[in-house]
Amino acid sequence: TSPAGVTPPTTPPGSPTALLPPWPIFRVAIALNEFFEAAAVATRPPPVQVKTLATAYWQSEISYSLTKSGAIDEVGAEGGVACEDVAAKLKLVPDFLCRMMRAGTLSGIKLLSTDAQGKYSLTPAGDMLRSEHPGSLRSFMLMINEETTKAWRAAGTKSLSSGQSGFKEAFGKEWWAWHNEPSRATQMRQFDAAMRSLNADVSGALLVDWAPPKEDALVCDIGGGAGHMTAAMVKHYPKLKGIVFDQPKVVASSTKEVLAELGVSDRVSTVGGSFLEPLPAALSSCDAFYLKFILHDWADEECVSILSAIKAVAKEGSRIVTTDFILGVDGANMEMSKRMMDINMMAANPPGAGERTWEEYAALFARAGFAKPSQLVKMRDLVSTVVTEV
Ligand SMILES: C[S@@+](CC[C@H](N)C(=O)[O-])C[C@H]1O[C@@H](n2cnc3c(N)ncnc32)[C@H](O)[C@@H]1O
Repeated sequence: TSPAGVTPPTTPPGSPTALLPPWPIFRVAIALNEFFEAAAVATRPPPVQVKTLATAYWQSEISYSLTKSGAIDEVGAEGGVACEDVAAKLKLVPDFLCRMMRAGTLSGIKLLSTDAQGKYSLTPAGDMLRSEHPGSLRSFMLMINEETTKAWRAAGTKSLSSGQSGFKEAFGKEWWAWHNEPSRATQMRQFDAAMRSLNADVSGALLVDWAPPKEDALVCDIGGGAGHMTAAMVKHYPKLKGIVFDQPKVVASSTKEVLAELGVSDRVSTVGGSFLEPLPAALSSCDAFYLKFILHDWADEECVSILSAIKAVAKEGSRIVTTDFILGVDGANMEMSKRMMDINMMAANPPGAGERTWEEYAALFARAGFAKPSQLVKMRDLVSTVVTEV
C-alpha cells in the first residue's frame, strides 16, 4: 500500500510493482547511493576524472556490441559457454569477440561473468538485455546507441550555434518527420519497443503511488505508443478500460500487436490521430488522460496546445495525469540523470523540448486554462507525476 493509501485491487503475476522497495528502504538506498557516489568523486584525482569522462562512451560501445552482435542472447540461451563457442555460433572473429566479452565482465560494465573455467554467463544486468527477457532493455540499448549518438554529437557542436535540434542537424529532419518516412519502419518499431522496454519500472512506480479516479474508469493514454502502460494499468484494475491514442501508423502496428500480445485488446481500444490538432470526440468520455514522456518532447507552445486540445474534449472532473523527469525534486544523483535526459531532448527533439521543474509544469497547465492547481505525485523512480483536475 502506498503512502496515499492506494492498493491496486489486483497484483497480477510478474507485476512491475514488485520491482519497488517500500518507501523507507528506497529512501535509505538513495541516501547510501548519494554518499558512495560523492565519496567516489572526492577520491578520484582530477586527471583520472578527465580520462574517465573522455572514454565513458567506450562502455556504451562495448555494451552495444555485445547486445547487437547477439552475444548476450547466445550466452543467455546457453549459460556457462566459452567465448570461442559463441563466436563460432555467431560466425564472428573469435579473438575480437573474446576480448569484447572479457571487457563485458569488467567493473563498471558487468554484463557478463566468468566461472573458474572462463565460461561466460549473464549477470542480472546482462540478463536485462536478452531479447526474450520480459522487461528487456535490448531495444533501448540499440536505439540510444544508433541514430541518437549522431544527434548528440550534432547537439554538442552545431546546435550550440544554430539553435536547431541535434537530430535535425544530423539527419536534416526532426525526429518524428524522419521516423515517419516509409523507409524508416524498422527504426519506428525499434523506438516503440524501446519505449515499451523503459516502461516496466515506471509503470510499477505509478501503480503503487497513483490510482485512477475510480476502479472502472476509462483511462486514455495520449501518445501512448505501443500501449504498454495502459496494459499494465488494466491488468491491475480488472474493471478499468483504456484507449491508446497515438499516430495512426503507430496504433495500426505496434499498439495493436502489443495489446493483443498482452491479452488486453478486449478492454483497450486504439484511436489514431495527432495531439497537435483538435482531438476526436471519442476521447470526451475519458475519466483520466495519461501522458508519459510527451510534454518533455515539445516546446512550451506545443505543450500548451496539447493540453488545451485535451481540455477542449475533457469532461468536468476528469484528470490530466502527466509523467515526466521533473527537475529539482530529488537528490543529486537522480537529478544528474534527469539533466542527462534534458540534453538527450536537446539532441533528439525540436528546440524548446527538455525537462522542466515542477513549477514550470504547473505554469503550463495554468497557461492552458486549467483553473484547479496541479498536484505533484512523487514516485520511487526518476520520474514524477503531475495530476490536474479539469
Ligand atoms: C516519447 S514517446 C512516449 C510513448 C509512451 N507514452 C511511453 O511513455 O512509452 C512519444 C509518443 O508520442 C507519439 N507522438 C508523437 N507525435 C504525435 C502526435 N502529433 N500525435 C499523437 N502522438 C504523437 C509518438 O508516436 C510516441 O509514441
